[in-house]
Amino acid sequence: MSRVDSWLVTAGLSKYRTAFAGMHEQFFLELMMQDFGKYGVVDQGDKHRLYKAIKQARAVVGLCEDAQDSSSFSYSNYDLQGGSGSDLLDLDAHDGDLIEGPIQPFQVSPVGEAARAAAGQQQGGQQLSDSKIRVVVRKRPINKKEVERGDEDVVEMDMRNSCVLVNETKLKVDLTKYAERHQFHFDEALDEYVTNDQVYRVTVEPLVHTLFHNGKATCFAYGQTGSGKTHTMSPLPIRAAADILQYLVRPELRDVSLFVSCFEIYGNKCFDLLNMRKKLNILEDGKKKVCVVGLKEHTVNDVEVVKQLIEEANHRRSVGSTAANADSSRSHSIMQFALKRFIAGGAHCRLVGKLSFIDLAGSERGADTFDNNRQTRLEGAEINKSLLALKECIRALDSDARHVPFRGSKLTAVLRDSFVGETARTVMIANISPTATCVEHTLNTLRYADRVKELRKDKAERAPGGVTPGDEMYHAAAQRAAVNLPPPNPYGGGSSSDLSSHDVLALQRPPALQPPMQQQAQYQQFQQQQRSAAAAPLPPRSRQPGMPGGVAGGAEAGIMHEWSSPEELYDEEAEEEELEHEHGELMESILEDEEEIIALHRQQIEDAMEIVRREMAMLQEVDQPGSSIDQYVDSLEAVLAQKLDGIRKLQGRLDRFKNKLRQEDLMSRTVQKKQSTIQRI
Ligand SMILES: Nc1ncnc2c1ncn2[C@@H]1O[C@H](COP(=O)(O)OP(=O)(O)OP(=O)(O)O)[C@@H](O)[C@H]1O
Repeated sequence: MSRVDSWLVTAGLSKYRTAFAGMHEQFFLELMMQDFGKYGVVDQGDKHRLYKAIKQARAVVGLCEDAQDSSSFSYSNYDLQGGSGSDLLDLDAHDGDLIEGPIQPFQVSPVGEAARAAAGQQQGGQQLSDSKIRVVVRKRPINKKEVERGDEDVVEMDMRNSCVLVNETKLKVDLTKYAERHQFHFDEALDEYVTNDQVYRVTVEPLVHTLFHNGKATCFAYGQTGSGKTHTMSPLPIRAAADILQYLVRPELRDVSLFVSCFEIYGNKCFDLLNMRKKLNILEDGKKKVCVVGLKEHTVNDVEVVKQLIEEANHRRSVGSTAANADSSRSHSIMQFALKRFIAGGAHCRLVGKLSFIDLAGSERGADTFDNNRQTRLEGAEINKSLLALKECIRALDSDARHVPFRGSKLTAVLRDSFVGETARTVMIANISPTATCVEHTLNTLRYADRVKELRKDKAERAPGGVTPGDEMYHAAAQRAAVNLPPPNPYGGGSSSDLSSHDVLALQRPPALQPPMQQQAQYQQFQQQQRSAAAAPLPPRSRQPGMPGGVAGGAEAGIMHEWSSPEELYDEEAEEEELEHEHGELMESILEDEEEIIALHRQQIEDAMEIVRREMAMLQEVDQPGSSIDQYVDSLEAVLAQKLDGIRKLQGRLDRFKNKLRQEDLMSRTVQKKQSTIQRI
């Protein structure tokens, strides 16, 4: 007797054995409710029995999609959601540690240790860090195309001191060039010669252990498009799966299995990358927990399977991008490993640990909020929102904050349980490109990473402004004090600025300026730098000295003209800033309205279906001999009123939404115009 046969018999469905004869087990397990009719299962009771049989069989063979009791799962739920109505992220059900020993803490710079050893320096021993987050920067090698077009490598990685140095070329006010050197410190600075294997060892390897301690671990890659996020992220799950599967051969873990799922967040929509890009719903359950509903999980016993799943997910991501006329860098891809323990004799399983790998959208995409295309603007706003929310959630995690702002975006909402609890751990890999052309984005990535780890700096080491000696922000604060510049913009959440000693020199010797003008120019430059820092992860607009069209971009850019009427520029900039702020708020409300309007429309359709059912019943009733025509008229009137009310409500909502879209269009064109005016001055 085949397994399919035995499942049918156990479910009391023997009469269908002939219909399912010869069916492959996997095929049987993937049958959907709508397929049942094809095999002659039309009776409601039999359908229900078959559904439960499949559900239980899936749990037994390891395709279990949830930790809930399948018998309590309602039929209508299944129909509506087209699959499992599972709450994937069930860490409430704690199970106790799966393996002995404490959670392995992050090691402090093992690569740095190796580099120090290679250089013959004294090693400090493997110190252990109790931090919940770790920030690693990886530089990709310069490529042939970049070399051919004469682009320079401007990034130095000092692995021994976990330090990144960026040499930015700038123009002084007298148009001579100077190099501004930015310095950042992280947990790990990996140069272009570091292999993917080494990356694994300093990032994900310590997280694997966490998984067996009811842990929730997250590794994400942040950086501009083409900086190496996918190159870095793709091999990590394969290595992690190999390590996890090695643990799982232990006899005490024989009832634990590894499940893999992968989905993409594109705009505010979610797609299953391992199930034909099926659209997924993100819903809150009764416990206010956010769930990705219908996500398909794959059981994994072999590393080769993980490789195939990664290929499949990458393929689906690119296919989806083409269809949407965009590219992969506009979406976040999330691969999740869930460790589940089977209980009740294998009938159900419970989530005990989770590891998420996140390949984020290109960080520069968040700056598309003034693109010519509205869809691009909305996507840009969503990306920007999610990157900001992610940074805040990680900061909250490391400061053990009571409030984690995970509701800030779809991305953080679905990762909620990765940001709370004692066993949550996060590794951020900041990917950077080496070239001079990319320096602006590189600095933005490093500043974002710097903010993520900012809270972890030893408080004793902090300067009064909250910065650490030796870091770029510290120098900036010191220099700000030296030139008596205004305090940092509180909107930026920190004292970040990147005035360097070179800036100070330039600011102290403005050739053609009188003292009041000088101050004005300093303030403008400061303001501009503050704005770009505050807007991180947005890259600053291309109005920096030395950039094409920049305010100090050369004689053609009219540097003297601009500085000869600073008040005018001042007003223009203040007005533009105000408009940008308003535009940001409007975008936010459009994104919220979009979701509301779609939900309202959905509700409207459900109501309409209910009304149609009532109307059919009314017609049946009125066709009966002796029916009351008065009652029919009253009911019809009530139904029509309800229909009209629903339509009016939806129409009103739609009109308000359309108004906002028009307003946004206008505003974005005004900002674009203002930006180009300021650039021309
Ligand atoms: N460390 C590295 N060593 C060698 N090649 C690399 C490295 N990092 C990236 N590359 C190469 O650089 C190119 C861009 O990398 P990748 O596609 O990973 O960028 P990305 O940040 O994921 O871009 P996107 O956001 O557009 O998806 C690829 O051809 C990749 O193979």
